[in-house]
Amino acid sequence: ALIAIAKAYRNVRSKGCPPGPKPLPLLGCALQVDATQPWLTYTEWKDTYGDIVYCPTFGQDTIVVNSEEMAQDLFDKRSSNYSDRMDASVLTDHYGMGYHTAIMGHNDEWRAHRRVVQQGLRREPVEVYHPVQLRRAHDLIKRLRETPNDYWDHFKRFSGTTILEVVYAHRADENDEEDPVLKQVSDSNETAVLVLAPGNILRLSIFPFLRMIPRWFPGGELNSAFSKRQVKVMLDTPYNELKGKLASGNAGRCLVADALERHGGQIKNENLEKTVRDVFGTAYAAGEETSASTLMIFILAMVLYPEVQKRAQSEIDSMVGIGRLPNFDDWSTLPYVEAVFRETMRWYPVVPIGVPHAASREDVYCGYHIPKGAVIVPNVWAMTRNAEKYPSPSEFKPERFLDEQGDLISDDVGYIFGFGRRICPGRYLAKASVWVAMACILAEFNIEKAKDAEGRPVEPNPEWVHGITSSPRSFHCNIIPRSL
Ligand code: HEM
Repeated sequence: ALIAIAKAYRNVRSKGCPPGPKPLPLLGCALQVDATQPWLTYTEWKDTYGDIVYCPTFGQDTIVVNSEEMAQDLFDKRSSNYSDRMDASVLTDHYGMGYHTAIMGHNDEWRAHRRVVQQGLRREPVEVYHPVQLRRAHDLIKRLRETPNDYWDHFKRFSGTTILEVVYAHRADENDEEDPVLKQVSDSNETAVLVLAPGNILRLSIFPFLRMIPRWFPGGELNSAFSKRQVKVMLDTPYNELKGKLASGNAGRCLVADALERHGGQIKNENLEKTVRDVFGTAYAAGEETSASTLMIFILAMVLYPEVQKRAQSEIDSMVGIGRLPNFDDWSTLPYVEAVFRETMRWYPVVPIGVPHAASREDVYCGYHIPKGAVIVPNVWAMTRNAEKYPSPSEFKPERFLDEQGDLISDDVGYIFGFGRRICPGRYLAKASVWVAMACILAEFNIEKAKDAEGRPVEPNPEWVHGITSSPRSFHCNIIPRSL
């Protein structure tokens, strides 16, 4: 408690830091921030304090960056100082989260992770898996035809089965509803997603008793013993299955097998297995919900902007033709569909405050003091709301990504995948999965407002879930085959 008080007073007195709201002792600015959607408060602060805002929280120096240029200055140009993460020892020590690349500090273990994950997920090698992504997209279309109202489950299955096959060569049976590996990994990942929600590191560090609340008791969802068991299941189940297949010589091509072979001579054996297992466990955790959430945003946009949907469908009809679904060879011939994809990522970024970085050393930026250990939050939401770059930013307008000739402009909204050395290594895989799913859905279905008993259209009225990702989980809409 004394350390926390001392830290809190130090924050109050912090001199030379960027402007920001007046912090209270101990709490800092915690009470002034929207607890579930902090990006909204941070974006409001932009008008009062500017693009860089100092807002210590529970004794943790915190700096919010509201502009893309400043984020690039810090995370890209000064990456040697701004690639660290905040201390997450409460998660690594008690929740079994030590495996997770995204919460590791800027240290040798993280470097080994990046080396392994980046080589497998670079733009070109990842194209080998396009056929898997296409097959999974066809399975998604089949499921949407059968039970269109279960679209969230289908999107999660699409992204989960794609990652399991690309990473572990686990081919979930298209006809098996309850693929046991998929089920175990996906259920376990739900716990990880919950524990990693923004604010939990600080919450659990300040109130350690939260991790001891039994699962059956209200508030027990952060129980650490349960989480540890779930993490182990998530990491071991697909990995051990693949090892068995490798031993018997009947594993297909996948990222884990490639990595074990490629790095066999470079990383000491005892470390190699752990690194590969952990890195690709992170890939599932980081990729499943983010990709599925992006598809939810896409569906919501199509319900609300039918004219956009029509234009995208007529581009597909004229370039791909009727009678077959789009594939990756069509990508470059469908600029409007690509613009819809970029606008989906911009309109509601699924990770609205990215994953905060931390400063390894103190620094001076734009004349402001940046304390050592400060958490730097890239407020991606504010970047997508930049009205100079994106006029009428809350409207869904794919045209903003096209020039007068109808060609794509250079802005591909890359910042939604983060910055600098920490940029999302799964972005090429994620983009291809989401694009092919979107293009196939547009080719196959009309997405419309639901109708009430009298046939009048019903507003979608989405219910948003804000955790590690932010997306609408249920809303009224009809997904109807175009051929009907
Ligand atoms: C639409 C889908 C996705 C979005 C929006 C997304 C976004 C992000 C963001 C914002 C970060 C933090 C970057 C930073 O710290 O600056 C991140 C990190 C990461 N992502 Fe993704 N991601 C997606 C899909 C994926 C997929 C499919 C994979 C793997 C197959 C993946 C693997 C990772 C990993 C391993 C990290 C940690 C990087 C590090 O800390 O060094 N992501 N992602």
